[in-house]
Order: sequence, then C-alpha cells, then structure tokens
Amino acid sequence: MLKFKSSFRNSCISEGKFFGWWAKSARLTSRLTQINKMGDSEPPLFTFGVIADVQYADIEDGFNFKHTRKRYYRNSLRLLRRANEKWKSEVIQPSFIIQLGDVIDGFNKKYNASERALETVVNELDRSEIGVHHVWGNHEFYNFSRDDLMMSALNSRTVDDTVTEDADESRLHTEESYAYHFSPAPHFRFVVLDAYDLSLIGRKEPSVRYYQALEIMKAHNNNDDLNNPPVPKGLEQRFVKFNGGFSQGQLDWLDRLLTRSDEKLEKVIVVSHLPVHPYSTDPICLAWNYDGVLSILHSHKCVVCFMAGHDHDGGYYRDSFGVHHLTFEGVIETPPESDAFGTVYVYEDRMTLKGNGRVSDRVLFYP
Ligand SMILES: Nc1ncnc2c1ncn2[C@@H]1O[C@H](COP(=O)(O)OP(=O)(O)O)[C@@H](O)[C@H]1O
Repeated sequence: MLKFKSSFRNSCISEGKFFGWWAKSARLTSRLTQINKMGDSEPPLFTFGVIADVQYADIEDGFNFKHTRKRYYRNSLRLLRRANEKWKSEVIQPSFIIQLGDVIDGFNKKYNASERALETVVNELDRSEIGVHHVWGNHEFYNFSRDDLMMSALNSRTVDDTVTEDADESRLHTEESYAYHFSPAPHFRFVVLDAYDLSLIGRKEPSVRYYQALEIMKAHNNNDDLNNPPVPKGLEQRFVKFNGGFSQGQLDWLDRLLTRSDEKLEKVIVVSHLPVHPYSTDPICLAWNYDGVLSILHSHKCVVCFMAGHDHDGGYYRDSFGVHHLTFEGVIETPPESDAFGTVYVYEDRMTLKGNGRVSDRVLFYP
C-alpha cells in the first residue's frame, strides 16, 4: 500500500494538486452516478436498436475503393449476431430494430450469391424475434431490382400497417417509392425515406425517374465513370452514381406527413440510407437533394432526429434548428474486436443513444 502510495505520489506534481484532483474526480464520479441512477430509475417509453451497413458477403476481407479502410465481409455477420444477441438480452426489449441499409454487399451479385446472402442475414435477424424496419441503400440495388426488393424480406413496409393508425397514408406510396411511416408509441412517429427514389441504380432505364436522375447527373458530373466524383472536394462530390435523391412526390408526401405530426404534437425521427446534413458526413455521401429534405425538416416543429448510414466513418451534428443528425458507423469497416450498433432509449424529453464499439453514447434532447 505504502509502496503504491509513494510511487503514485512521485508521479503527481504536489500533494495539494493531488487532493484538488481527487476532490474534483470524486465530485464527477458522484454526479455521473446520479445521472446514471436518473437514467436507470426512469423507465424509457420504448427503446429501439440501430445498425448500419452490414454489407455481408461470404468472401475474404477486402478494402474500400481508395484502399484506406479494410472491409470485413464475413465478420460483419458475426457483428450482426452480436448486436442481435445484445438486443435480445436487454431487460427492456427493443420494440424494433432499424437496419439503415446496405445489409448485404454488392459483391454477392458477382458470385451469384445475392439470395443466399440475404437469407443468411435475415435468418440472423429473425433469431431475436424483434421486428426490423429495413432501409434500402445502394448495395440493395446492386443485388436486386426494385420489384424484387418489394417482394423480399427487405420490404418492411407491411410491418407498419399493423402498428400505424394511418394505414391509408402509409400505403400512399406503394407504387411509387419505398417510403413509409409508423408510430411505435403515442406521440412518436418514424419515417423511412427512399434515398434512391431518383437514381441510376434504383430505377429501371426506361422510366421517368431514371431519366430525371440522368439529367441531374449530366448537369453535375462529366466523368465517363459516374461513380467517379466530379470534383475532389466539397458538396459537388455528392453527384455520383452510388448516391441518389428524393423525388418531388416523396418530398411532398413527407411535407404532408410532417404537417399532420405537427398537428398531433408528435416527435418525429426520420431515417434514410443517405445523410442530409453536410456536417454529419463526408459530403461525398450526401443525398443529391439533401437541401430539399433539410428545408422540409426545418419547416416542421415535430422533427427531432435524422438517422442515416452510408458513410462508414459515421458522424454527428446538431443543426441550428436543434435537429440531431446521426450517421451510424458501418459494420463492414469495423474490426472483429470492435462493434458498431446502438440502442436508443426514448424518454419524454430526450433520447439516449447507448453505443457499442465505434458508435458513441449520446444524449439527444429534443429541440
Ligand atoms: N472515387 C471513385 N471513383 C470511381 N468509382 C468509385 C469511387 N468510389 C467508389 N466507387 C465505386 O462505386 C461503387 C460504390 O462504392 P462503395 O465504396 O462500394 O460504396 P459503399 O461505401 O456504399 O460500400 C463501387 O463499385 C466502387 O468501386
């Protein structure tokens, strides 16, 4: 004990400073304990799980396009299992899970393994018996056509028909885009957006939306390879084939829906594969018409949070309207010894994100 004390004291500058530090640290510990106790003693209204960019494929590890990040294609399934087991073991079971898109990797298409890979991840998710809301990302479209996705296990829009009181509205877009909403608890609503509604990968070539997307791309990107960004830096980088945008029809629907939520004094969480705030992501990952979405979000009081994937490094920004923009770290670029998923505890005045591995803890007070 004495030995420890003296060597410890040797590393401290002075006894006075040591006791000052000790008193400060003790106060902080007690405050943190109080905060934890407050959180623990107050049961959340409900909780939900979030995971992004699993990109599973039964292939050897690889790298991203720039060779700056390793991609762990097989291990991503292990991390998905770990997340699911954690959610399953929670004292308060999550009401649902949000899968933010790119659940299997585009490489599956090359190996004719798309169906098998999808079955593998869906079986994995099914083990917890917690309902999953699936968002569609670019890798969904590398593997499947929009028609195939509509018929697949990745179409979770049917889930909302059982939980929303606005079934008519949720069906509004059945033919047009994969956008829907659901209300898991009174005064809370989630909106799933289709960020590839206008895109070269999510629309068939002879279609109005494909040609609209082509026009947008031609106006901003002259490269032969449209996955190659038009500029090396800045917001214009987002005009690449692996991104997309929201049709005017979808934006009008979102606006109407949020007006209704304002009237009902709801809190709304919007989710999409592509982020919409430039400070919440590397701009190369932004939705083409991110600004159109932002101006709608900002014209309604009900919006509290926007969650996205796509940028595997993740990001966070609270904008000037108090809306939290969370971009979740991608599972695919998460080393085997780490994790990348979160559980969100929803309260009357805030949401608390409990992150795992690369996903940080955050307290998100409503605007
Ligand atoms: N700078 C770039 N130039 C050309 N092609 C690119 C560039 N960045 C990505 N790509 C291509 O775009 C596609 C999507 O990129 P990828 O990194 O797989 O997306 P994600 O981050 O969604 O996994 C891939 O085919 C990739 O090779």
